[in-house]
Amino acid sequence: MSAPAYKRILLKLSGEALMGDDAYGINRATITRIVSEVKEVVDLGVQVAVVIGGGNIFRGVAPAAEGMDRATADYMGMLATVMNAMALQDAMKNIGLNARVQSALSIEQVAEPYIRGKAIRYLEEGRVVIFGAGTGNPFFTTDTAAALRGMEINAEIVIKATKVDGVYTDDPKTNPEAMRYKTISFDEAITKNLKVMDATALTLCRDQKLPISVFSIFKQGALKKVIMGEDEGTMVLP
Ligand SMILES: Nc1ncnc2c1ncn2[C@@H]1O[C@H](COP(=O)(O)OP(=O)(O)O)[C@@H](O)[C@H]1O
Ligand SMILES: O=c1ccn([C@@H]2O[C@H](COP(=O)(O)OP(=O)(O)O)[C@@H](O)[C@H]2O)c(=O)[nH]1
Repeated sequence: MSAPAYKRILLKLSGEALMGDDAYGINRATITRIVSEVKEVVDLGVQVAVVIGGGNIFRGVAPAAEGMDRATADYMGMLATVMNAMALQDAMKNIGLNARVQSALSIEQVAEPYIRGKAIRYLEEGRVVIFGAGTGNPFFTTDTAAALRGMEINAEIVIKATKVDGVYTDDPKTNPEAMRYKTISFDEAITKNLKVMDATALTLCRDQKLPISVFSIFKQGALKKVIMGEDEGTMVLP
């Protein structure tokens, strides 16, 4: 059997991916399936750190957030990611995966603070580390948090699990003619404003030469294929 292409990865899970077919919140069957796919790659010996989004919960409160001060809304969004991180940790525990949550905002009764050295140690011990609260700063996204934490923990790749199966020439949700790239350079993704990841995240990864893989969370077995270096989704490369 061939070996995984990566030893350490940073997996960005979209909050909305946890909704399944629900309107918002966390869908039990969906989260269980996602963690079992993560377990498959952990069982291959891959060290996995996760940055989780918050769109599934924040969308539910979005009407209330309308007209709100942006920074306040962003802090609420970050707290939503902490809830997802806890749900993810719990779901991992249920299938025998040992996971730790670290939060970029201090809420020590709930989660330990982000400490880089400790996160790396956990990874070396074979535990999954889930980073909650994004970067801890308003006006950023969890995609940027994924790029940042990916660099900090020396991940070999940032893998974005999202609602579409790669980077397209245009938004495939609105343009049925859009074509998927197998690979694309950072410069092209940034200048063409392809949206699948925000420009701050793309620029950070470009400058540190940290590749990004974009694949669909809805496609069973896709994560493992990416890990095995097989052709799946889109690779964004320097
Ligand atoms: N060029 C493109 N290629 C792929 N997806 C795109 C593109 N432009 C816009 N999108 C949209 O970007 C979405 C993924 O980005 P985002 O909303 O940041 O996801 P996430 O919640 O997973 O972080 C997709 O659902 C897709 O509809
Ligand atoms: O470093 C960060 C990360 C996230 N957020 C807030 O948290 C929300 C949830 O994150 P995101 O939208 O990236 O989640 P996803 O789309 O992946 O579910 C964002 O909309 C922001 O309001 C933030 O302010 N700073």
